[in-house]
Amino acid sequence: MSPTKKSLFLGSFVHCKSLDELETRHDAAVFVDEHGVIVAIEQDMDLQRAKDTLIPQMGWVEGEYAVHMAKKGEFFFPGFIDTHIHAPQFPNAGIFGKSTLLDWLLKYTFPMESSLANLSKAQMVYNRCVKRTLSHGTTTASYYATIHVPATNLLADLCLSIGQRAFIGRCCMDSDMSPDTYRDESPQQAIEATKATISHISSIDPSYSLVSPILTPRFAPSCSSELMTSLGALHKETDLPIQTHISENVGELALVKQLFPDIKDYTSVYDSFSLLTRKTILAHAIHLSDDEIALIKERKAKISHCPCSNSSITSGTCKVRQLLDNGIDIGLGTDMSGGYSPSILEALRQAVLVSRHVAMGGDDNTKLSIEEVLYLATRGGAKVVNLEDKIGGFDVGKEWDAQLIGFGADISDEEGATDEINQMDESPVDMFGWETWDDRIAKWVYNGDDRNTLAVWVKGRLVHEIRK
Ligand SMILES: O=c1[nH]c(=O)c2nc[nH]c2[nH]1
Ligand SMILES: [Zn+2]
Repeated sequence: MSPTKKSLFLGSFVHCKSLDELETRHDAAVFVDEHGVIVAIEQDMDLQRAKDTLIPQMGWVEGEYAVHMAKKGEFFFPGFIDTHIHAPQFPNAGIFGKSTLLDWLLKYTFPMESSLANLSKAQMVYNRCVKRTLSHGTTTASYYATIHVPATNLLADLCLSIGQRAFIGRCCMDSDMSPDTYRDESPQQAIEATKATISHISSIDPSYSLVSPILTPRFAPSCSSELMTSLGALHKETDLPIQTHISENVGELALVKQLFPDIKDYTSVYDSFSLLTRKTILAHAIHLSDDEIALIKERKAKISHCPCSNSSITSGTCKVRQLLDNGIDIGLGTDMSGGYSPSILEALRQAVLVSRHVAMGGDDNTKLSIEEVLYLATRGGAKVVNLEDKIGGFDVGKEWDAQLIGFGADISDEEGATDEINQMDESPVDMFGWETWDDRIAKWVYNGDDRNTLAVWVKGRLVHEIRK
């Protein structure tokens, strides 16, 4: 992997301007400095013009900067932001049978997570998880890890060395809903372990420029009131972000009612422990009442929509349009391995399809468009992780977290025609050459995969490239 140096990116660039508008620029140039920050964006540029104009003006010296050119039909797109993913569940991706949340946790999830106490297994699983998600264009991930401090710290080390922007959560779970062999011994021990991971991450990335801790109460049924009170206090003290699950499954709702009979609803449980803040990411949020939606909005908490998981373990259909109409910030999460795929592109198309199922209930307005789901995966996700000033789009001052998307040669191109068979090997999307740019993007969203993610950068550093 190359170190960060100044870079000039040339060609076509696509990003989300707003929730329902994509912006496509051709013959553009993006200049990225040695800190990975976009310092200029220019139109009508090729390499020669850049060398004649901006490069000397900026004092860039030949040999000290790299040039990356998108070929005809290829485009740069902002990196995807996975706002909710479980790294230790990676080996279980695709394994869930007919289970639903509570039996899935006991049968598949806790045994796998518990086994990551073994550091060499954790090293193997986390290394592959980080590399695999990067290869699908995930430049930022909000990770749940396990209860184990050494393995959780290792995940942080790997993200930093491989180069993925990440939030790392040591998983807090001290209630007897979890097996004796896989739970925190006490609220005090859970807090000490959480602080140990915070201190490790502070030692490897003091300004949290790439990797940050995130407070992670697994979900209300896994945590005692004492633990949630202490985590709320720790959030107040440190201002660290928080991630948890909410309102995913009807059995879980009944359990929360039983465990917290005096609290009005699930959202109020987190609120009563000071865990519902503008820095809280709530995964799922499927079965919320109007009062809960109003409280989430009032607290400015964020939602991670996990459509692939919601369908896989039969949790329900999240009403994304209703949440958007209420002005709540929403991003996408794979929730692997509740969701079967590590790919945000897969989450994106599942979000589109689930919204069609919601629409079949009678309201056509609930359908999500391609533009909207791409927004959720980029700028929306950036708001969910409170990094909207740094990532999510191509704007001067933002950091260069990006992916280069390509489809091989268009089949109708003179040269491409002879390469037809090669193209079928390289890309699952057949481009004929007559598609509009909107159509190219739609074909990528519905039929593309990691074979189309030719290269990936985080903070200006090349972190993944398909071998040429
Ligand atoms: O989708 C989920 N994945 C999990 O690991 C989990 N734990 C509690 N609730 C959960 N939901
Ligand atoms: Zn989850």
